[in-house]
Amino acid sequence: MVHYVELPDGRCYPVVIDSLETLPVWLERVAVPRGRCFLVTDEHVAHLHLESLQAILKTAGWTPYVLVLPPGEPTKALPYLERIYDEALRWGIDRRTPLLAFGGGVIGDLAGFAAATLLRGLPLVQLPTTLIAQVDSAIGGKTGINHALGKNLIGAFYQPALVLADPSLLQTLPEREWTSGLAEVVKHALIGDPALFSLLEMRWTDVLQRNPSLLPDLIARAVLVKIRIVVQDEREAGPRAILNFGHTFGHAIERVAGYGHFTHGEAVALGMLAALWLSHQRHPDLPLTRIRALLQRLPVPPLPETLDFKTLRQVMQVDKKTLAGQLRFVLLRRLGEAYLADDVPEEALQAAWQFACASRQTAVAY
Ligand SMILES: O=C(O)C(=O)C[C@@H](O)[C@H](O)[C@H](O)COP(=O)(O)O
Repeated sequence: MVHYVELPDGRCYPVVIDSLETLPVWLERVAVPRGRCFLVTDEHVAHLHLESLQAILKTAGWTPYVLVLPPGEPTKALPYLERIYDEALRWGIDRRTPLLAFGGGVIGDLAGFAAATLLRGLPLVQLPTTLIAQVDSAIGGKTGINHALGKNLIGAFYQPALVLADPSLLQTLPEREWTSGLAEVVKHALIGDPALFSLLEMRWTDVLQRNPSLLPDLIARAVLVKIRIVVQDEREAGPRAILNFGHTFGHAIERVAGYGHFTHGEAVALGMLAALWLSHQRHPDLPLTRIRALLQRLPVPPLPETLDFKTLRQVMQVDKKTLAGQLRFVLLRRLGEAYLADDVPEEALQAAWQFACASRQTAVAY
């Protein structure tokens, strides 16, 4: 299965949902000249899948240089970016050497930023290995690293030449990484695809069990929502920000709970509950009970005591979407349609948070 990201200025690249075996063919199709390639991955992915990827590349006549970095969010930082620069330059890359990012969101964002800046731009190939990366972070060109003051504060918009997502790689994902990715799939359904929402409702057990016959379609539907939004607004001047549904609370929850307590998707799942309540205040026809029921099926660990509304509210103020001190929220008008709102009343925020907390307390383990 393949979908294309077609940007208004004519740039275009494929998002392929297929086996890694097809990589050499796709590299040829996107006109990346065969020869040497620089491959960045992390220890977890290397342990599970590096041998097979190297065999695929070598059999097809490629010479990969492999850099294996530690797994986890702390790797998305300046010292590891420097490490990529050092090894790539010492090895002798040139402007045609493709950089292959083989991993989840951390590797994709970090290696993507390295590709954007090394020699002012190398061909970037995203080979996402987590659900969150396959449906979201590998597509659309957001690359970057974290700063002590916040996540993704240093980066660039840099589109890949190719995204190849192999659904079979998802079978080895740890459980929490899987459900974290599912939160972004639910997000894409809510902001852009009511049919995907119904599919999730009907086949939730299969979804949780990663039924291999369901995965390509699930990924493809979520990918299409992402592509539709990115092509309208590559650099997030406006509508692209709806991909941040659930993130105004979500980013703050991640930070206040302490990075690592919740996965990104778990924090976004909580944030979506709060955003759902705010949306329902304005649009009473929104099927609140139905949406809440699906969000409650996403497993989220118990909320820590430190996660009080006052602290959360302070941290929300430094959200990247805040303009002139005014918080911005993504709200749902109806199932499958979202918009940006700058005028959410202050009093509503605490009630929204209480709704999210109460919804978690009454959530039944699925
Ligand atoms: O691609 C986008 O645009 C997104 O906002 C996708 C988000 O789901 C994702 O969490 C993204 O990493 C957020 O990045 P940010 O730098 O805008 O916080």
